[in-house]
Amino acid sequence: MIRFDQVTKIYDQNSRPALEDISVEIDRGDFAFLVGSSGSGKSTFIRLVLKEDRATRGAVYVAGQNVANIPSWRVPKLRRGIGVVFQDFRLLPNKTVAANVAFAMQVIGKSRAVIRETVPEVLKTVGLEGKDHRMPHELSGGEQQRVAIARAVVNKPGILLADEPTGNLDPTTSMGIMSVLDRINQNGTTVVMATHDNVIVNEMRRRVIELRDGRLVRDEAQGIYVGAQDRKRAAEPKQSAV
Ligand SMILES: Nc1ncnc2c1ncn2[C@@H]1O[C@H](COP(=O)(O)OP(=O)(O)OP(=O)(O)O)[C@@H](O)[C@H]1O
Repeated sequence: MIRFDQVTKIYDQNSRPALEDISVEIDRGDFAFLVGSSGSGKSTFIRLVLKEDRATRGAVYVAGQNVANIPSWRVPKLRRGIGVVFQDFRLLPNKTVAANVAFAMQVIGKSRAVIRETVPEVLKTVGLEGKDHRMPHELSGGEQQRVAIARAVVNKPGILLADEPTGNLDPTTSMGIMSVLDRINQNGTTVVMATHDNVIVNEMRRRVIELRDGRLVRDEAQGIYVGAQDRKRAAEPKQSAV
């Protein structure tokens, strides 16, 4: 679904690459965490998937297509297949919950009948049943993030990218958001979530892709563990399943 083939991204020739020689493959239906400290390259990874930036070397494939070969007039179509959620929600403050979600359908020309039918369904999926007519400022942070998720998935994208979606939320509210993302993933959407939050990562037990200074240092799916403790773990013989 998403494939990075030896991807390097250099913004500035005088600093280290934001991403360096990253090869990673995230299959359809996967749920993967993208972790790493500030500046490790997580947002750059997300921007390359969305073709908001271009790789300096290597290739990024989304749904089998090398994004470098997608002409600019077709980029909106690429992005329509990818829902995005951010730490700061980014809701339209003067529109109701339902109107925020409906707006994402209106801009791609969905009919009023389809919108009227779909919006309540997706609000139910994210646990906001009955809150259709609230304004964003009348909602808690967790509820606002649920609206943002509803808006990101209402057009049924194959991929959901979440960049620190729980960064502004307390631990309990964050776990609520994680169960929403989990449900969306169970429905077949590939989810990639960038996060600093180790508690969530440990709790969810999903694939972890870790970047450090732009390099891939951990990906269980590829058996990559770089770092003193992890090197030891990788070297241990695997127990055979009996
Ligand atoms: N537009 C840009 N121009 C120049 N350098 C950039 C640009 N965007 C990011 N960088 C640099 O690339 C590196 C990776 O940044 P990136 O934003 O991808 O990290 P991140 O892991 O998402 O960090 P955070 O968790 O703080 O959001 C950093 O050194 C950053 O300063």
